[in-house]
Formats: sequence, structure tokens, C-alpha cells
Amino acid sequence: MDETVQEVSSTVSPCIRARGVGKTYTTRSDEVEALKDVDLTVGDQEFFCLLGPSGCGKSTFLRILSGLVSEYTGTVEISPSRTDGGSVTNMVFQEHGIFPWKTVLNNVAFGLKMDGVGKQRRHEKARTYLEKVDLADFADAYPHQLSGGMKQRVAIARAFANDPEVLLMDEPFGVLDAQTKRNLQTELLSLWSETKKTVVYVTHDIEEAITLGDRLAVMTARPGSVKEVLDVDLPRPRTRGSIPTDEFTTLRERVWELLSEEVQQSVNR
Ligand SMILES: Nc1ncnc2c1ncn2[C@@H]1O[C@H](COP(=O)(O)OP(=O)(O)OP(=O)(O)O)[C@@H](O)[C@H]1O
Repeated sequence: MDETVQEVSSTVSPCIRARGVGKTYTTRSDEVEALKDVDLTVGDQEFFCLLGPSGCGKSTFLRILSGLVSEYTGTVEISPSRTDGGSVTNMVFQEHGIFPWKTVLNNVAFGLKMDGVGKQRRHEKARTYLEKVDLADFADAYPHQLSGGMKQRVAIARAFANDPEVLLMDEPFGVLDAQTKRNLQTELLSLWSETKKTVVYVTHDIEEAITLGDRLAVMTARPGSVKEVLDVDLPRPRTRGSIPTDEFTTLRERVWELLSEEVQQSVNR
């Protein structure tokens, strides 16, 4: 892979640098090489999307970035600009990971509590983010009283309330219906443009990656590495109506071409 293709623009400082990253899982009966030689640079405040065939190691890569997977080869550097000791990364999963026994407010405030933030301050902050995701009226509700989309909103409010440098999102809207997904994409973009977090976002949905990302990477079939990085050179703010159709379609076709070769590879294995 041509290194220059992956580098962020010279005007953007890098936030994440992964070099030669590899991961092999060892189980009792087998060894699974999930990632091999992943080289990737993500810019500070960039919205970066990762696409790839199922099982190519996207989640593994996110988990390495988050520190959840600590045994791997190669190097990962995350250069946070913060000096206040707050969280560097925060994961948002497809299965939202909210606590059923806590109210919505306490779910959103949970990370802040773990960081030792006092009750009044953490509740204020949690309420601010609940308002931003349109859940202010549900602060005292419990997760079982919410729809799937609302639960995912809680997870997003919690991630932003935690105020990490880097948000790592693993197919957060993967199981939602199309309309809910669109609404949440719009809310996510609005939160991102307000807070300017660096985001690494895994998805199987090409249109979603193009709607959200500044750039996107297509990964190869397992063992996953970066096949190609593409710029999503479309104006922001992006709404369905504002994205130029021709550019969108051209990019979607190009990504599909790259991806389908790899999907075929993984099917042939
Ligand atoms: N804890 C583990 N132990 C053993 N093998 C694992 C483990 N986690 C993942 N794998 C294997 O590593 C490979 C990559 O998995 P990973 O979940 O990272 O892929 P993915 O691209 O995120 O997949 P999907 O798109 O289907 O979610 C797969 O073959 C998977 O079975």
C-alpha cells in the first residue's frame, strides 16, 4: 500500500498512528490471524470510517485502539492533545452496553462517576447530552422502557458526556431501522461538529460511511489490512438532500468495487 495515500493532509495533525499492526488469536484448537500489517493514520478531529468484509478484523482493530486488546504486534500511537487526565478513548458498540438497572440519567453519568466527577456536575453534564439527543424527558426512565434507537441514543450521549479524545464506534446503528439510523446519523454528525472529536467508525454500510466520513478505509479479507483509503470530498454539513448525487454515486461505486473483491475473497476461503 502506498504510504502517501493513507497520510492525513499536511494541514491536519495526526491523532492515531497504527504501523504494522497484527493480531493472531490463539484458541485451544486453532490460530486465527485476524489482522496483518495494518498501517493507518487518522487525523485529529477527523471522522474516519472503516469498511471491510465480515470477519476481516475491524472490531479487533478498534479494540486494539481502545486498549481492550493489549497483545498485538506493531505499534499504535494515540496523541491526545488533552492535559486534564480525562479519557483518551471511548467505545460505542452495536449492542449499546447500557445498564438495565440504572436510569437513563445514571447510565449517561456512569463514566463521569467512575472518573470521580461529583453528583451535581455529572448530572448536569448528563442532562446536557440527553437534551442533545432528544431524550431529556426520559432521564428517569429505565432502558426497558426505551426503543432500540433510544437506547443507542443513550449510549451516544454517554460516550460524548465522557468527553474522550477519540470515539471508537463499532457499527453503532447496525441493527436499527433505516429511518432511525438516518436520524441518529444526523444527530451524531451534529454532536461531532460541535465537539470535534476524532471518530473511528466501523460500518458495513457504504452509504453510511460516505454520509459520515471525512475519509474511509476499505480493508482486505482476513487477515485484514488496509486495502485503500479514500477521501470523501463532499461538502458539510451533510444531509441527504445536500449531498451532490453524482459525486455520492461515483464514490459509492468505487467503494463497492473495492469491497466486493474482498467479500468474494472471504467467501472463497
Ligand atoms: N476473542 C477471539 N478469539 C478467537 N478469535 C477471535 C476472537 N475475536 C475475534 N476473533 C476472530 O478474528 C477474526 C476477526 O474478527 P473481528 O470481530 O475483529 O472481525 P470484524 O471485521 O469486526 O467482523 P464483523 O464485520 O463480522 O463484525 C474473525 O475470524 C473472528 O472469528
